[in-house]
Amino acid sequence: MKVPVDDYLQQVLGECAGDEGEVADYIPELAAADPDRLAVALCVADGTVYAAGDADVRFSIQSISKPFVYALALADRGQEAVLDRVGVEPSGDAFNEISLEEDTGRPRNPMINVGAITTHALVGGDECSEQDRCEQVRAGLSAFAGRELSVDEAVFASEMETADRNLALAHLVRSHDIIAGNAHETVRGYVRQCALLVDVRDLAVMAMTLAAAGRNPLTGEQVVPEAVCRQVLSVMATCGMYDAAGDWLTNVGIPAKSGVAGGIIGALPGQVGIGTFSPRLDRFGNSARGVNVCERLSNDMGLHLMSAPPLAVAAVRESGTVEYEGQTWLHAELQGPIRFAAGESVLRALAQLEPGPEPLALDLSRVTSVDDVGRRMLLEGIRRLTLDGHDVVLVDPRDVLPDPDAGDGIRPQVRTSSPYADA
Ligand SMILES: NC(=O)CC[C@H](N)C(=O)O
Repeated sequence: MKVPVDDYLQQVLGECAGDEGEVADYIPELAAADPDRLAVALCVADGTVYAAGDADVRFSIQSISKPFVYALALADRGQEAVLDRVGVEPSGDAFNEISLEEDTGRPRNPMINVGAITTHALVGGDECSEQDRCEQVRAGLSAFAGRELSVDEAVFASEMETADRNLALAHLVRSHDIIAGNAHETVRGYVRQCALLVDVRDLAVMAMTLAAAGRNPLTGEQVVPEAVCRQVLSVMATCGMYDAAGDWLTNVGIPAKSGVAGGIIGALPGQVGIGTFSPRLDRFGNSARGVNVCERLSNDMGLHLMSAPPLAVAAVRESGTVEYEGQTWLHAELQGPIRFAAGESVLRALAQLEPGPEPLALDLSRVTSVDDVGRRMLLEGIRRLTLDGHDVVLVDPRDVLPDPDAGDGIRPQVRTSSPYADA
């Protein structure tokens, strides 16, 4: 059997092939792009990539570099130091607006040019040379893509010829002491960052790396820490599509970023990375057909971030008493992933058990994962049951609750199979 995803993507492209929008022309080299190019790629958690259309065509990453460079700056400097220089509020302005906070002169967010020029300058520290910083940015974005990226020198040179507005923005943030280095060098570095060449497969892998808490699904490399990805995805969700961010979040519901060469990425946490390419832009500067493709994918595949996942009502599969080896056992058999909601229903079920001398088997054989909160809740339940007089036996064949130290010197006995399984 052939996996039907490629055919599906081909069909989506066929149905989204309108001709609305205009190719960006303020960078002369971009005006020469073939307006009819159209491509899409998806990357899933194990690194499998599906693609359709002009998937081999490379184009400059442009503003899609912004979330990744923001991630590098956060990883380098820490959240607080970066927040001191760049805010996280949607600006409601165009991408090249002078959107600075009135009192501090801080750019409103890292997804508009003035904020992105600032985050570029934060990579590698204040003393870093222009070349070193550019190389760190190139290498960092390559780690996200799982492939060595290179600069399109023609696009770089072309944009430098018309970079007056970005130069003005850099001088402005420098006048507020937000960036320390030379404004021209900083803009050159930022424009080089925007001229890195990618295709839709690269974009899908880069997006999936953000969606997978910073681990590149192709190379296995932890590119940035998990907390950095949460910050970056949050800012993409609120500011990634510029002035169309509200429309985008309600219609598509996936953290995203667009670029003027026609690329878009979408990163749905834990599920999928999307890359699209079509050079004609809508009035907000987002790829017109790219937006349509993403809307289709989100609707067809139920990818909207705000669609509620199934409720975790059945975390306790079974609970009650069982006779074994001449004695009565209490048992509770849990299932699925244990996060806050599942943990709460488990604690409520355990609270129904009568205090008493019967041993209690807490069976985690069917539990698929336990996050930090789930772990704290289970251990607190074990502590309270023990203080109530129960002898708790943890059945944990796959070690989903390693080192079960419940505090107060309480440690349940752990077994790798159910004590009453053959009862
Ligand atoms: N929206 C964009 O992609 C803008 C990036 C472009 N390099 C600029 O600074 O103008």
